[in-house]
Amino acid sequence: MEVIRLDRVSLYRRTQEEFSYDFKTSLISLLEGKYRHPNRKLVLSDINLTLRAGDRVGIVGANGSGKSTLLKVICGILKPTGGKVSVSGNLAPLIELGAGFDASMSVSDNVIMYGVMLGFARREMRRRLPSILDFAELEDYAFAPVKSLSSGMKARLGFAVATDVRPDILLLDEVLSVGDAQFRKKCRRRIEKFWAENVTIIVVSHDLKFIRQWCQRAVWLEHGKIAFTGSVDETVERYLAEVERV
Ligand SMILES: Nc1ncnc2c1ncn2[C@@H]1O[C@H](COP(=O)(O)OP(=O)(O)OP(=O)(O)O)[C@@H](O)[C@H]1O
Repeated sequence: MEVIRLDRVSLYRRTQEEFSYDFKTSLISLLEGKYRHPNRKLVLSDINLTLRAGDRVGIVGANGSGKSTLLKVICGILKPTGGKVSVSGNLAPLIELGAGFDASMSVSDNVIMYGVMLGFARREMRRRLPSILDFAELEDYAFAPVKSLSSGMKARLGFAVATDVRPDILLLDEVLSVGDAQFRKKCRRRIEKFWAENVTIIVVSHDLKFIRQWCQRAVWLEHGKIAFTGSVDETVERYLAEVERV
């Protein structure tokens, strides 16, 4: 069964130049006859990708090649400029863990809000709250504001919420490096359990050993385009050969 499909997906993002353009500078440069549309960068270009239930796909590529952006497009954080993304099943995005929390709200309220954002009912989240706080080892912080947590603690909380139930699809963006050594071990165990349960998984990582060990297929991204996709070994070898070449 097909669970993820990307058809000719592309995405333009604003550059710093465009961010800094305001109405006044645009008007002045227009009057001076110097107006030029600020640059936009094509960060994903013509991506076609299909995953079937239980597939485990690794995404590799240099810094800035579009790996995280691709995951954000799949989970709906970013809307593609062109093409179509279809996803079926409940999806747990482990991306920029904790970035969506509201710093002034309590840990418990954030857990509930985060879960609701992931598509769970409020009542269901209240029921799951104790097991989430237990996994994150943050029971003592239930009523403290999120701003009183360290960044590692926030990441732990984000991981605990997103993985509290078995998702159909898991998106992992370098998240196995969250928290301290003991917590990383716990995260790995939870993820390995999903692996054994045939969850569909996409992993973005620079840890090629990890990708080789856990994925069957891989996608090598270069400047927002698929440079190669195939078996994990062939893709990683081609990517490494290119890295050696330049
Ligand atoms: N918030 C943003 N606004 C505008 N452009 C962005 C933003 N975030 C990333 N980009 C641009 O999108 C491109 C792809 O970035 P992305 O983070 O997807 O790369 P990546 O392959 O995950 O890199 P890394 O290995 O460093 O994590 C880069 O050119 C980057 O400058």
